[in-house]
Amino acid sequence: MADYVVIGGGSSGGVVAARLSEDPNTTVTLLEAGGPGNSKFVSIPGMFAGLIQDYKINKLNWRFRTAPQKKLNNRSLYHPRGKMLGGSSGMNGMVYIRGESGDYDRWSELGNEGWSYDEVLPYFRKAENNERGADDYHGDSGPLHVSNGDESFDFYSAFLASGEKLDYPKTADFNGANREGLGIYQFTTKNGERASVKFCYLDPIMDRKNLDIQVKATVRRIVMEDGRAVAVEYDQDGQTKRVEVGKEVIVSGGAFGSPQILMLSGIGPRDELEKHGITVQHELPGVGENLHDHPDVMFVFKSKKRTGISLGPLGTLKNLAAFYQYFTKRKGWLANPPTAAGGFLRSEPGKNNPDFQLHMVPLPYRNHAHDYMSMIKWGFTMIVNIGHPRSRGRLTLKDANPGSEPNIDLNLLDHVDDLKDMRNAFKVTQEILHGPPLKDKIAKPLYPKRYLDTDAEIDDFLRAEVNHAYHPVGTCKMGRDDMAVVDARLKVRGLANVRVADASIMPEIINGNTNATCIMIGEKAADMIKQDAAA
Ligand SMILES: Cc1cc2nc3c(=O)[nH]c(=O)nc-3n(C[C@H](O)[C@H](O)[C@H](O)COP(=O)(O)OP(=O)(O)OC[C@H]3O[C@@H](n4cnc5c(N)ncnc54)[C@H](O)[C@@H]3O)c2cc1C
Repeated sequence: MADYVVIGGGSSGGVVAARLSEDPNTTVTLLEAGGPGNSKFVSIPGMFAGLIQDYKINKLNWRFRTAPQKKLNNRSLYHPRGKMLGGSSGMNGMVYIRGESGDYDRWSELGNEGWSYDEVLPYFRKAENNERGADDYHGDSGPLHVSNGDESFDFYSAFLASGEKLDYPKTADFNGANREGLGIYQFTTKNGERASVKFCYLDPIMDRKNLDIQVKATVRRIVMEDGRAVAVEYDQDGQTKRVEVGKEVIVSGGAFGSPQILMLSGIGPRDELEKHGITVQHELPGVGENLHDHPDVMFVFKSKKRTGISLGPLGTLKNLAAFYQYFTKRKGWLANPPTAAGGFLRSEPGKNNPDFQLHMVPLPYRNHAHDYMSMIKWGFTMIVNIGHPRSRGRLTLKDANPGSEPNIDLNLLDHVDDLKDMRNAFKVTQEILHGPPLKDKIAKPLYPKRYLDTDAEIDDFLRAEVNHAYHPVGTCKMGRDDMAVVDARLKVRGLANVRVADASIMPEIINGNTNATCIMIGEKAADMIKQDAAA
């Protein structure tokens, strides 16, 4: 028996478990399907490309695949997610971004009391330990380490200079008062190591007597009786086990895991549950709906000089030296996430806010680092994604087996305005990349193979190359309408003691990378649970 059972030890669930167990009189069980996540692939920031590889031996990764995307030439997309303590914070690109203030104000306008920017900012600050120190926007005494990006690759400075020539401002802090412009990101790292939720929140408290962390524990279902969660069943070491619930269950399986777990527990759309022979415990039509992600596209260039990172023969020799440098001094490119330059710009002058994001990678990299022929060259990649896509997909069950992968349909670029915004964002970015001084570093474009002049050419390229930005959200959305799954206190609507806390509760995706927001959601969820227990 545990007072609280948290399902999923990722960016949100790890935070919820850590905060709830601060009270020694409260017992918490955390069930995580993956292992402890102690691998060097996780802790070394530069190993990101290795971590997301789609090989069976990669046990740190769920290695999902989407349904064929009908607006993307019916391509099925690879979707890596972290399967370990720390969840996707143990696998992500570590860019520290919160989104724009209007994103949270919009959540509040949708009827979600307590989620405006002013109300969530204290949780971002509470979580944060920023090496730049505290100010109105930042914290310096939370568990989550945030460090400055390494700007040393020459592609970065050339890109920022090309942007300046076109009057794009430089931005010193993308999480401060004004995020518009180009600059160098901050990252969730500390002293050359990844600062995942496991590293920051769970490692320091592993010896708490009131916190029971079970790894390789895949939840089968929440056992419901009369609208109350009474236990959670999970598979571990070849056996089905059960933990009784004293007070509440918090589902934090991520945007794919959480709706799947709810449906397997009989909570979801009636038709979908009955189709798979699952007894309906509580009908909720919105479970699995509203799935969305940022669509992104990559420009890939071969450079004139051998700078940056390469997996070719000379690059491999340099990389061996980089490993030596890393293990002896925690320095060099492996000590830093290789996506330091980027920013937020407007796809058209008429946009109210910057509406697309850029990430530069000093490696000719594409297709989730599976295009090895690009990576043996020298060069760089520019990733472009729009911030507020309108396309919506859905997650459904393949069958009633908890071990089965769900059907994931992101439905990218389904909405005609998403294609338009991507096209315009592509054009703005193309201008920067083909302008001086960056263009003087380029030997030739690899993807696309030349400057694209017409809308038709750009649209063809987008349909052939657009992918997702690893930011799925929205499948258990917070709100008040009929399709909402949780209320503003993250309680599953109509149930006494089940909450959801993770990326799935976002009613609309934020404009930016999603990890910091998931951590904020974990912080706020834990606070609300404590308040409700004390009331
Ligand atoms: C490759 C990649 C790159 C990214 N880059 C960035 C970036 O640079 N910056 C950024 O801000 N964001 C980035 N993100 C996104 C960000 O990391 C995620 O949005 C965030 O981690 C999601 O948090 P979550 O708590 O919703 O889910 P997760 O952190 O994914 O946690 C869900 C947890 O639940 C567990 N789980 C699922 N099902 C079960 C079950 N049945 N039983 C038990 N446990 C279960 C999973 O194993 C996992 O540990 C990236 C993500 C990926 C995958």
